[in-house]
Amino acid sequence: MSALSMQDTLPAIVAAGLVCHFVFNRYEPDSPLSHVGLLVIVPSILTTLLLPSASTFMRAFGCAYLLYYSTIVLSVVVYRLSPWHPLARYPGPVPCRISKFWMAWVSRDGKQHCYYARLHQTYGDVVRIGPNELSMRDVNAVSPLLGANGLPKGPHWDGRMAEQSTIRTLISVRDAAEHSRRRKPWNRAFSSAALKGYEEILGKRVQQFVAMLEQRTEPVDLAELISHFTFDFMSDMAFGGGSEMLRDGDKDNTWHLLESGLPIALVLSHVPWLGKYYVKLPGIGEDLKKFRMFCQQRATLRRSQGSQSKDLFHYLIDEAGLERHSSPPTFAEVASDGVLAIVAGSDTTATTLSCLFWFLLSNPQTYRRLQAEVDRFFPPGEDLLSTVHHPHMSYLDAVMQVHHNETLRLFPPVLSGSQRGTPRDGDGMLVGPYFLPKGTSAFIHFYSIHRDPRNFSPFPEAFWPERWLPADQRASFASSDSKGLDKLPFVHNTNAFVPFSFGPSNCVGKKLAYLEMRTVVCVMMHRLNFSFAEGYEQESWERDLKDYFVSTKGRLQVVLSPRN
Ligand code: HEM
Repeated sequence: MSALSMQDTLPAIVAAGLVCHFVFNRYEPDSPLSHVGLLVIVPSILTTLLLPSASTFMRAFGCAYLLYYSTIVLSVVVYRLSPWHPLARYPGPVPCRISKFWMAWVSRDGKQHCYYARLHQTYGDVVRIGPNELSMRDVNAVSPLLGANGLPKGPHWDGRMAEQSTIRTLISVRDAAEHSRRRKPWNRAFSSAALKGYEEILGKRVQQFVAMLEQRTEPVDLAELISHFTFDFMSDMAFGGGSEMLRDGDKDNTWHLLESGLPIALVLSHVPWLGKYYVKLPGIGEDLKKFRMFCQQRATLRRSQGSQSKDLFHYLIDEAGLERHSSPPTFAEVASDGVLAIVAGSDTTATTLSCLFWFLLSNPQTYRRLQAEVDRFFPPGEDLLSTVHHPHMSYLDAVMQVHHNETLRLFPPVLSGSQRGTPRDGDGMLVGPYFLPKGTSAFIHFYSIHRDPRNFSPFPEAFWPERWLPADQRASFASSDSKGLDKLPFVHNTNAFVPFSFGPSNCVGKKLAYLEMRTVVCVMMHRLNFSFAEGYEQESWERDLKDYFVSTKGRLQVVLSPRN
């Protein structure tokens, strides 16, 4: 058989490149073995075909690899920008349509929520933010995407949680049936009866927190201290204790370690297949592993001690044996979900509480009104921790709720929403007015939908808690900078308020979050006065708030003084 000439071989390399693109596009192989096969072994074989007609091995090697890879890249780019791509009808910037590496790059500074918001302003309600991904700002898509008949969790969890190949935490379970099995004990853990049982655990931490604040005479970073409070409380809930940040500070650097892992987790969520390689790098994820190990030990201890009180662990491990005859959660699942409880439950409430205090201190009139309300309903001698009065205090409840809601509207801790995805082997799905072909990911962009004047008007970008009150109370609350308010069209679409997401996979801890935030704010406002520390740059707060799926925050320098 005569050797192949250069002219014969080059088209074969191009053809092989096109086939490789086809295989990636059709089957999305993500195992390292298939990557090696398609991206190393195939071009190596092509190199040997070229050898007889190339003068040196290096020439044959360079030519085969260059042509093979150029064909793949060109074919991918042309296809993704072409009118034949299934998402071609949706507008979006060229780099987004070509590769998710673009979003991985854009999001590295923690400002992806602002980038998405700008894209929506330019391109409209649905934007193609990846080759196979859409961001949505349309209230009509909320229920179809996230609701009972909506889509399961999307592939970004495969990258974020790449190290959890066997046991996944609830939030990252992509199979709908498995998710619903895992969610059962969580739902029970946040029933009204269960919540009542948590008040004592919460009360102790609130007392400790506020007593500690009362001792602080120098300016403090309130955001950091709030984080310590929420972390200790969630550790009590998840594993019956084990964290004493309020007492000792973050001496093991745990909070910092958890936050420092967020930027890379976000990058991996944009390019999930990279996660498989990232976790194999030596030394990677050691801190997180240590934290998980610590939680595992706490879970083992907590299980051996049995139920001291009906905390979250009690329900997650099903100590009452209610799931005995069906499919009780395994210990590994419970330990993993305990980690989730601490991470998901402490970070989000800490961000909301810190943002609330920033808003209150930036709006002194609102601050005074809220404090007056708290004083009115909690006269001297009243048990500040008691929630028994809450149902009868509709006004206080409304006021507390509206402040939290307005904070969550402007700064939802999960700023860019939680991804969903159509299965790769289905027919695609209609999401409201939009068709999502198979293998498409999508999310509702919380930050944009919450600030859309079609949903909240007037002042969609301003902190105006009164918008949540009934019309008669709203008028009496109208502040001086909202003169002529009654003449402005009022829009208040609560269907577009989704900081806890929506549907069967929404935030299961929502009721606990409100209980915790309401209780601690009441006690803080009652017992202390707050003001910005001298020299604190107020604008830095918004600037330093970063979107890494959950948010990280900067410093909130505050001076505290006990009230008599
Ligand atoms: C202001 C406070 C909070 C906010 C804004 C918030 C927001 C969210 C969001 C947006 C999700 C994603 C839901 C989805 O994928 O559609 C979520 C999930 C979750 N949150 Fe929260 N959260 C908060 C507090 C808490 C607390 C206190 C807990 C207590 C343990 C908690 C536990 C969870 C869990 C377990 C999930 C996973 C739910 C699932 O996949 O079924 N969260 N949260």
